[in-house]
Amino acid sequence: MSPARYPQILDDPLRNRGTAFTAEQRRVLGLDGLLPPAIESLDEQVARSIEVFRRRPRPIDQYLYLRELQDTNLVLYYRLLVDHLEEVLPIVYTPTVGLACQRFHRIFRRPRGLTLPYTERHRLPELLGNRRQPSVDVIVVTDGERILGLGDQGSGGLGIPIGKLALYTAIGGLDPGRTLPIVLDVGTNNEERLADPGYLGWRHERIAGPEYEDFVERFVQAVETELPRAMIQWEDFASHNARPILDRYRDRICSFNDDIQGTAAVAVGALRGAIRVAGSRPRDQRIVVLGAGSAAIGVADEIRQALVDDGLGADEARRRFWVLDVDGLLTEERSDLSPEQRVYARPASEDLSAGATLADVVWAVRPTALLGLSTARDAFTEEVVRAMASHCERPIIFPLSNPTARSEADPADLERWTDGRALVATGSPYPAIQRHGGEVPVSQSNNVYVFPGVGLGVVAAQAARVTDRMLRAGSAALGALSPALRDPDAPLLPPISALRDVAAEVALGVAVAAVEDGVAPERSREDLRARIARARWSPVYPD
Ligand SMILES: NC(=O)C1=CN([C@@H]2O[C@H](COP(=O)(O)OP(=O)(O)OC[C@H]3O[C@@H](n4cnc5c(N)ncnc54)[C@H](O)[C@@H]3O)[C@@H](O)[C@H]2O)C=CC1
Ligand SMILES: CC(=O)C(=O)O
Ligand SMILES: [Mg+2]
Repeated sequence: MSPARYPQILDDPLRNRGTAFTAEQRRVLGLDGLLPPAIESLDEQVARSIEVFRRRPRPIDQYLYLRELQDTNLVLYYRLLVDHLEEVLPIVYTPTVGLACQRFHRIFRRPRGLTLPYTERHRLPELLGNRRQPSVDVIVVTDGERILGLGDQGSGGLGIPIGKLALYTAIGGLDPGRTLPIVLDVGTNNEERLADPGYLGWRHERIAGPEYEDFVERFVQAVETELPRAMIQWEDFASHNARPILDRYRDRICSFNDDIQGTAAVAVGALRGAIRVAGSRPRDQRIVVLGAGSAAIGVADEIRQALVDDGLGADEARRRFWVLDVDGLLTEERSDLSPEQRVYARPASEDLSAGATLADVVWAVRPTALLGLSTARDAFTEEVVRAMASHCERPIIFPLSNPTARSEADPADLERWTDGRALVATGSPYPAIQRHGGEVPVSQSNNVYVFPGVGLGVVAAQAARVTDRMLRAGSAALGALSPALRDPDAPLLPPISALRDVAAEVALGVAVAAVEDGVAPERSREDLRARIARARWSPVYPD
C-alpha cells in the first residue's frame, strides 16, 4: 500500500511546522525529501529566524522577511514576535508598517485578508464569504484614507489591519485563524498612487457622501449576516468619516474606533502616571493639544472626563483646553469646526485669536501638559518647549503622532531643552534617553497598549458591544500598572516586553465592565479571569 501524502500541509501556515516536523510526522505525511533532513525544535527555529531577520539590511527588508514567515508558518512567526517583541514591534508596527503601506503595491507577494472594492458593492456578502477563516472573532477594517500620519494610501492601507491583527495575536493572544484584516477600497485621492502604473487598487477618486455611507452600510450588513459575532475595529479613517461611522454603528454592532477611543485610553493612562510624578492632580492641569483630528479630540474628551472625575465642573474642565489645528487655535469665531471640535472653541473675549501660534498659546496659557496629534514633524520647537519649561517644574510633553517622521518632537531634544525635567511619552518608538550616565527608556503612548486587551476582553466575556465604560476600565487597568506610580524616575508605561501581561489586565477590566454594563452574560470576576486565560492562543506546535 502506498503511503499517504499531504505535501499541501507545507503551504498551510496554520498547520505547517517546516523543519520542526518530526521524523515520524514526515513519514506519515509523506514529507520525506521535501524538507532538509535536520529536525529543529521551535526554539531552534526561532533562534535561526531572528538571526536571518537581523541580517536583513533595511527595516523594509525585515518587514518583508516577517511577512514571508507569517505566510509560511504562523506558530514560528508568532513565537518570534512574542520572544522578541521589543525588537520586532517597530517593524511589524509603527514606523515601518507605514512605509509598507506606502509601498504596498511594490512589495505585494501573497494575499492576506480581504480587499472589498466599491465596484463590487452588490456582492459584499459573497466576497466576505470567500474569506479563508470560517469563524472570526475580530475584524480590523480601514478605508486607507488616513494611514498613520501619512495620509491617503488607498488600498495599500491594508498593511495597517494586517499589522494590528498580528499584535492582537502576539500580545492579546487571539487565535490568528480567527482574525480578519479588511480594506474598503473606495478609491484614492493620492495623485502619486493614481499616476503609478503599479498601483493595484481601484484607480478612481475617492467615493464620498451618500455613496460612501451606503458602501459602509453594505459592509456592516454583510458582516452582520456572515459574521454576527465578530468585533469590528475601525482603523485609520479620516476624521470626517471616523467619528460619524463610530457614532452610527457603536450601538448597533460590537465595534470601536481605535484611533479615537484606544488612543484616548492609553494617553489617559500615561497622563495619570505623569500627573502623579509631577506631584499634581488632574484638576490642576492646563492642557494644550496640537491637532484637532479624531485622535486629538478623542484624547481631549477622555482627559476632560478625568478632570471632571477629579472634581472640576463640566464647564471648568472644558476651559482647561487650548486646541490648535492646521488653521490655528479653535475659537468661537471659527466657522469650520465640527460639533466635537466646537466643545473646545475658546471664547472670542479672550486675548488669543484664531491666528495665535503654538508658541503664542504656550506663552499665554502656561500649560502643564502639551500633547501632539497633528502629524506636524518637529512642531514642538525649542522655543515652545523652553517656554513651557520656564514656568512648569515637570512639563508633561507627549508627541504622539506616528510614524517617527511625523513626530512633533524627539525625546532627546525634549530632555535637553528641559534639563531632564520633561515627562515624555511618544507615539512611535524611540531609543532610551541618556541621563546622568544611565539610560532612561522612553514610554510609547500608543494604542497598542490597549486594543489587544480590548479584543481579548470582548472575546472572553462574549460582549455584544464596546461601551465607553469598558474602554475606561481598560485605561484604568493600564494606569494602575504605570511603573512611575511606584518610582517617580521610572517610565510612565510598562515596558513593551510586558505587553502580554498588560493585555490580560486590560482584558479583565474590559470584561468586568462589559458584564456590569449588561452587554455580556453575567459572570464573576474570577470566572472572567479564567476565561481570559483560556481564550489565549499560544504559539506552540500542538501535540
Ligand atoms: N499614539 C497613538 O496611539 C496614535 C497616534 N495617532 C497619530 O495622530 C496623528 C493624527 O491622527 P488623526 O487625528 O486621526 O488625524 P486627522 O487627520 O484626523 O487629524 C490631524 C489634525 O492635525 C492637524 N494638523 C495638521 N497639520 C498641522 C500643523 N502643521 N499644525 C497643527 N495642526 C496640524 C489637522 O488640522 C487635524 O486637526 C497621526 O499622526 C496618527 O498617526 C493616531 C492614533 C493613535
Ligand atoms: C497608532 C495608530 O493607530 C495610528 O497612529 O493611527
Ligand atoms: Mg490608527
